[in-house]
Amino acid sequence: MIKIGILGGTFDPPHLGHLIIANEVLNSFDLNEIWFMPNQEPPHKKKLNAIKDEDRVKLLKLSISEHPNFKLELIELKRSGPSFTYETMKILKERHPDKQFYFIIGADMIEYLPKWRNIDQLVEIVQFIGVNRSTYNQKSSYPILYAEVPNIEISSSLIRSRLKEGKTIQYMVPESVRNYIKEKNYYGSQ
Ligand SMILES: Nc1ncnc2c1ncn2[C@@H]1O[C@H](COP(=O)(O)OP(=O)(O)OP(=O)(O)O)[C@@H](O)[C@H]1O
Ligand SMILES: O=C(O)c1ccc[n+]([C@@H]2O[C@H](COP(=O)([O-])O)[C@@H](O)[C@H]2O)c1
Repeated sequence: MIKIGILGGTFDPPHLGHLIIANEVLNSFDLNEIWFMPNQEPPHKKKLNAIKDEDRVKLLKLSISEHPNFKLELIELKRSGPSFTYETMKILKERHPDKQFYFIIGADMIEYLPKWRNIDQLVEIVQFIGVNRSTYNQKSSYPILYAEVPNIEISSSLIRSRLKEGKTIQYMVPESVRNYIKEKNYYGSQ
């Protein structure tokens, strides 16, 4: 069976935290690929629309370009409304009967898992892998696997607020992403 890790996210913008957890999980669980899956509307937080969907995709493409096993999955951007993971994973499983899916989440999402749409059915069709994230609790009563990753205190909100304040984001996102954000003046950067 081909083993695929899915990293679902808003990626507004993508940052090194995303890349590091993806790479750690890829190697620790001997997965074949990681698919980065940007959502249309995050079910649990407000969509900011600071940049367009195609801009998030462009930044993601730049972010993953250096890793041969990192791929993009755009299924959720082709569907309108909130991107409920259960709906998405049902379709992906039908499309790829030869693949086993692992859904990667940070500890902030582990805490939120009881509120996910159809969570009891979802844990039957995908294997969750939870990674630690700063102050959040990593333990869950759901059947998830755990990966220990270096604590990365970087978030998309931190990147956005630093750009707004005119602070540098060097070494927090790939250099190509930093240059592109600067060139396009995204998130109030100059
Ligand atoms: N630094 C990090 N450490 C561990 N997990 C992370 C980290 N950053 C993001 N994740 C996980 O990656 C997934 C996608 O995250 P998302 O794209 O929402 O980024 P974010 O940094 O959490 O964004 P925001 O700050 O806007 O809420 C989520 O499961 C999240 O928990
Ligand atoms: O299906 C749900 O109810 C659900 C609730 C919250 C988050 N998710 C998914 O979890 C992933 C991480 O969310 P986010 O918004 O932190 O990027 C992303 O793929 C979301 O669509 C899914």
